[in-house]
Amino acid sequence: MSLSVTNLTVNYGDHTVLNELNIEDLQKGSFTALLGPNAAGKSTLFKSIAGLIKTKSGAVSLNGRDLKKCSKMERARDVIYLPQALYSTLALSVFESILVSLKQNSGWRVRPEDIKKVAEVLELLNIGHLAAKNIGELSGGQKQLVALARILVVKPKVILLDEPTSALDLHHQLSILTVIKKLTIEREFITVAALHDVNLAAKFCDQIMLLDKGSIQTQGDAHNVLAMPLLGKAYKVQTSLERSSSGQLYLDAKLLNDSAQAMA
Ligand SMILES: Nc1ncnc2c1ncn2[C@@H]1O[C@H](COP(=O)(O)OP(=O)(O)OP(=O)(O)O)[C@@H](O)[C@H]1O
Repeated sequence: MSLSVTNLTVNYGDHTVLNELNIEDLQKGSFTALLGPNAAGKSTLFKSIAGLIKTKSGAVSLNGRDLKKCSKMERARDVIYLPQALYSTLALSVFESILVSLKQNSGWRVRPEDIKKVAEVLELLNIGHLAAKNIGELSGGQKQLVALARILVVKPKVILLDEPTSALDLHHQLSILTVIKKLTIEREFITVAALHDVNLAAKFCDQIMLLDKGSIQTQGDAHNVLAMPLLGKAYKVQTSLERSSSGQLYLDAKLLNDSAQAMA
């Protein structure tokens, strides 16, 4: 199974955000980081792949099949997008919220195996103690874990994670990315995560894609992409790549000048 994107163009009014963008085959069991500066279009790309916004032209294909030809329900089941803004379904408990996610595309009759699946995912993410809490009572990081549980419980083919660690402390960033990587391999997901932490991307992802100026500027293994001058160019910083004594890649960055730069 593989996911590819061909000549994708997306506009908001007369603002072209993605312009003839291409992604080479992402294979099942692979974990890819999507890097790119603020407002580069990472969320727009995810929403386009998930079929949540209108695209001007181009195709998103899963196993060579254009996803436009799938039913809405089939696409929603196979391609799951975890948005950056965390939802808060105030009236539901964590357990109920995960159960609703499991059942929403497969009929509403709750069977004993459904309860077991919810319990398994709670355990997997170490959030069993939150099961009876209302979503509205959770911290930002806890909500992020529950949002992830809602995805993992349905076992999709493609998982698109929009900054999945943005609300998490260091321990949870590492543990969640470890779980995502492990499940990606075991369940043969095609996983793509937009990450702002370049070093986390290098540590966990099989490959990195850099989105800038409306298209994927480069796609390849972490070492090759992080070593490219165009990474620093995209972020308007000066970079230097190092390797720690344990073999881990580490990208150091500093501003081109000493003054802080406003967001373009
Ligand atoms: N619904 C919308 N209507 C109009 N413009 C939009 C809309 N959504 C996004 N944009 C614009 O499209 C561009 C890309 O936004 P997008 O959210 O995809 O970027 P991003 O790379 O995910 O950003 P960030 O890293 O800051 O989250 C931005 O200039 C943004 O203002």
